Amino acid sequence: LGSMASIAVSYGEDGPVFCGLNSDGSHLVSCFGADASVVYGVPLSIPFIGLTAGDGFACGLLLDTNQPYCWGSNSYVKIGVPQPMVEGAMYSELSAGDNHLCALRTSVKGIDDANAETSVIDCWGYNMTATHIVTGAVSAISAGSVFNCGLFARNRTVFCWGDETVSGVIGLAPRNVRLQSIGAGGYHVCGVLENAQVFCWGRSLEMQQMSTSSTIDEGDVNIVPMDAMVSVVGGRFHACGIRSLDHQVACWGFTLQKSTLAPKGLRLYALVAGDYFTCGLPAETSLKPICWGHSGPLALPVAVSPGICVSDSCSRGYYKYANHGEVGSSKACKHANSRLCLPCSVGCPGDSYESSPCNATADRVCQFDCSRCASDDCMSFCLSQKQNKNHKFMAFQLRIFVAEIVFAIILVFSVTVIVCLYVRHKLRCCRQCSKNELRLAKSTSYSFRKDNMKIQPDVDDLKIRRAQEFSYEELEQATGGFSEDSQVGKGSFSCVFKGVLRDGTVVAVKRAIKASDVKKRSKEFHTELDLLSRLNHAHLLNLLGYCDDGSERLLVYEFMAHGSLYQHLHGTDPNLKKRLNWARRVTIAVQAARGIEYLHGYACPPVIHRDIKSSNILIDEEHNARVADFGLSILGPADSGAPLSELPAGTLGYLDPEYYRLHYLTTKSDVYSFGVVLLEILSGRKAIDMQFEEGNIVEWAVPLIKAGDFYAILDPVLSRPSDLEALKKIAAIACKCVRMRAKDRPSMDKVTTALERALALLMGSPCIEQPILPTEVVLGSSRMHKKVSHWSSNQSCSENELADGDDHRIEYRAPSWITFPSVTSSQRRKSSASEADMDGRTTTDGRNVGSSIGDGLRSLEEEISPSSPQENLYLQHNF
Ligand SMILES: Nc1ncnc2c1ncn2[C@@H]1O[C@H](COP(=O)(O)OP(=O)(O)OP(=O)(O)O)[C@@H](O)[C@H]1O
Repeated sequence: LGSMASIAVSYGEDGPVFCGLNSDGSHLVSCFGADASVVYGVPLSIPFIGLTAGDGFACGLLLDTNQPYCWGSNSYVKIGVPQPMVEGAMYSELSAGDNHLCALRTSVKGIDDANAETSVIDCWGYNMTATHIVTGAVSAISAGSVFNCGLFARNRTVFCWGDETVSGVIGLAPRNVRLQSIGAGGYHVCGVLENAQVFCWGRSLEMQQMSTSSTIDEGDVNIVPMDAMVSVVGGRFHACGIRSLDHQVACWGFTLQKSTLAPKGLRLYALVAGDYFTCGLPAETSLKPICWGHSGPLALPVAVSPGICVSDSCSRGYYKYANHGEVGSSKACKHANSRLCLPCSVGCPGDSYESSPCNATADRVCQFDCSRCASDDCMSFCLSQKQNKNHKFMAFQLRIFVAEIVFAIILVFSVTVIVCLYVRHKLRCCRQCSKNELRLAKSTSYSFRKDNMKIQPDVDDLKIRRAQEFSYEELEQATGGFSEDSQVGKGSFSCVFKGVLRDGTVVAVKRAIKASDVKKRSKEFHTELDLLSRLNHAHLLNLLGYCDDGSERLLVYEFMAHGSLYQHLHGTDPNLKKRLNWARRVTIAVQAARGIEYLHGYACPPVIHRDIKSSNILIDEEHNARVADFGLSILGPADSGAPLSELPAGTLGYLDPEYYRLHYLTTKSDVYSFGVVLLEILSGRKAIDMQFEEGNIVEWAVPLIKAGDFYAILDPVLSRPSDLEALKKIAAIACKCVRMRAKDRPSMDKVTTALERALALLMGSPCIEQPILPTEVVLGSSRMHKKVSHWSSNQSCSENELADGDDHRIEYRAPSWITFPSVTSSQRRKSSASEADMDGRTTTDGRNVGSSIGDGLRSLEEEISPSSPQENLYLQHNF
């Protein structure tokens, strides 16, 4: 029944069969249902343009010849090409009734085809076989059970023909009603008016055979829904249409009991009706038809085309179907120039609005307006939207939360890294100072060197540091009015007094001699004040405070109970010199070396002391050495660049000859002075002692050492240790330190390392004098090793004890300089390639166990020589 479409339903005694053109663009037919003659009679390999079906048969319009072709079983319709067929006739429309088939010709052979206003319709079957010539262009035909109707293309009016007696439809056809489309049913016809309303006519109610059946539900097919429709189809006694608004199906008329109902809420592309059976094609990507009504398959497994392919472009109100969803199929039509047009939906449901209009390729889209929901669909949609939003919000919140955590982790990590790098950077030698520090260093250095008039310290700056400001009265009172009794020493420009502050702290107060050069005094005062308040190391003399009171400039230090190294070595008390045995002397050397090493390597920018001498190496209550007197000190080049050009200053006998002659000042000048101190320690001689023929200690000692007469330089006051290896090493270090060319001298870190090894070697000798252990380098503290304190305070080891110290060896603890606990030491150790590590002479407790005397000097040379080519290069470049 009805008009040609991409889907068709046959009916009859054997039940309904659904046939449809495959959606893959092949135009081949698939049929499903109970009637075997239709299902199995389908020409599987013949492509069709469109389909129609009647009682027990189905027909299609051949794609290649545009002729009808039928299959199934009907005694009135010839299976195959209906006969008689006009040779060469071609058709554009097909429609099948119960027992007949009609087709609308496209080319009219043998008839006056010059007249374009003439249409020819050929019909075959029961009482229908005839050719109908119709005046006027016919755009569509639709077959009822025993009748047919056509629609004129121009005026859109309908005309019908067939068995009026049986159908009673023909006479009822409206004459002047303009229709967009028609759909004939059993005994009625429905048409879509121009305003999209549906109009039906016929006499279904009066069907005698049906009125006797108890299985019929009442319903008048002529009472149509008010909804606007895009298309309509007719069954035996019912009709169905696709609503313009939402493309959902609406059915009306008689329905057999036990029929399944038309689906609700389902958008459809196409509809087709048999007698009591209707099928629709859901507008879903699967394109699988569903059917309802009486008997027959309800869900079909084949994807079918949603419409017929046409060669004309889609007219207004239609959009071109694009087969997006079908897997493996890119187009719905076989011919490249044909297309499939689907009717646009019109308007949107009350609680929605048109979010995009129908265009050439897509139907219009309606969106629910959640502010005026009326339907359940709208409500559930809005609810799900809300939940979605909530979910999205939650997901968004979660993302933010995760991002925050990640950010926090990154922040903490970055801060940690920055802090670590900063600390490392600060601990490193000044070669890696930041540019700002370099600038600061340069400016500070400049002000010390050039600006002799700069006498006013930045008090705020000092407050930030650790120096405390004292009043003159307070210090005067502490030192008993700077009495002679309290004076503990005298330098070129200052006297040093012992004092006791109000809180009981014993201090040394350095007071400038008034008669001395005011500018020089002032400069040294500020240099010392500035430097000492910056520096902090266990082996540097701590500045406690200052007094800058008009003409009085005083510096307050920790009091060093045992005076200076000079006093011990060259003082009037010979016992003092004796008590300073080898272990104590070397320990003092190591500690002083550490202090100087700190100034060179770890102060930032580096500090060149310029006045290293035995009188500036003080000894505290616990016999720890402290480097003092920074009055001449200068801030060195932070970037290890060219040496400073400085007028020589310092003390005769300790002065670096290169610095003295060329005015080139580097940290190696301090190394030279320290070398002199080492020679003083070994020999007990002053740096310059005119009572000897060779008054200069360097000129006297170095040739002797080089000549192998090392014993000749050893202090005769002390007896020689049984193992001289350590002292030999120290002599070799001293020789290196006092080399003429600064660049040939070792850096202080190498000197310190070599001295530490020498000390360890010395401690490993039969004499087990417990050394004055160095304090740990903990800034601002001078912690003593407990055990060491015990030993150092209770034992007064004499030279004689050196010979029988084996027993004590087990008591020997790895001296703290071996496991020097500061970062700086470990860094230093890294930079000085450990000879001991290389030759395996280090015990597990860190002591060097010594080597043969014969290679002592050579190994010392190696020990303090640059450990790597890069280091060598660095030394050469910088010094
Ligand atoms: N903090 C101190 N505790 C104990 N004695 C000290 C202290 N500071 C200095 N002395 C003693 O005072 C002496 C003089 O020290 P000062 O630094 O003024 O001069 P110097 O370094 O010996 O000579 P110059 O000033 O010519 O370089 C030192 O040699 C030392 O014996």
